[in-house]
Amino acid sequence: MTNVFTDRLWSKVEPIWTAYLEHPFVKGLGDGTLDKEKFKHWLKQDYVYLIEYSRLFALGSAKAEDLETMTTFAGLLHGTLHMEMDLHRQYAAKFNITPEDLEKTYPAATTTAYTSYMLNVSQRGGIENVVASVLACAWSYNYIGKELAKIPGALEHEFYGDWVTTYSSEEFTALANDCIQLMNKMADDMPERDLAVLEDIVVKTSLYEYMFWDMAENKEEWPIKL
Ligand SMILES: Cc1ncc(C[n+]2csc(CCO)c2C)c(N)n1
Repeated sequence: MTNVFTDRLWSKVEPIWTAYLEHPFVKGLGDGTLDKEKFKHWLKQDYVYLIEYSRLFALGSAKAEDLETMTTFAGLLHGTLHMEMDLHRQYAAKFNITPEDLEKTYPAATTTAYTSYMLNVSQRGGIENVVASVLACAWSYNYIGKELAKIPGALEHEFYGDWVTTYSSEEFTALANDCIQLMNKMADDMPERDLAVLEDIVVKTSLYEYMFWDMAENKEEWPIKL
């Protein structure tokens, strides 16, 4: 296919996504120097992020207008709850954190803002808003995973190797590609006015992704501790 919608999206988000690769947290994952306490903060926040995110896949399945789309969303939901969150549970075990404790994590400001934004636009709009909301998350982690996998030793690192291996894996590439294909299917024949709305969702979620890396790097929660 030539000139698919996700090519246009890529040209728009490329400066944001290349900034992820320059982010100290992501660089630390790639060269193995990332502080474990920062990683633990990401792990806990990401777990509760993924719980909310899973609702988006469930919503996508509910809003689907054909069985194929419903099945794709159900597969993405299963992949998140079982494959991706298993990675988090395995890392948590290394920190002696139980799955129950992970689940009890109090969402930080950025986690709350990001998941609330995605759930809001997805509930307000049709299935295309759900696809636009989930796209940057699934696609950008696979992009980061594959870029980090090129760094010598990143895949074999004793602690962060599993992270790089998981997000660069064929399974996660397939999940990201499912989201990319869904987006192109939805965008087909859509008027420019509607495409611009979807583009804005993908830009905003890409910016939220950057803020999520920042939140982990700075171990941010809320401005006032209670
Ligand atoms: C903040 C944040 N953004 C994106 C992902 C990655 N991700 C979310 S859903 C999905 C698809 C399959 O589970 C992937 C790869 C994450 N973990 N945390």
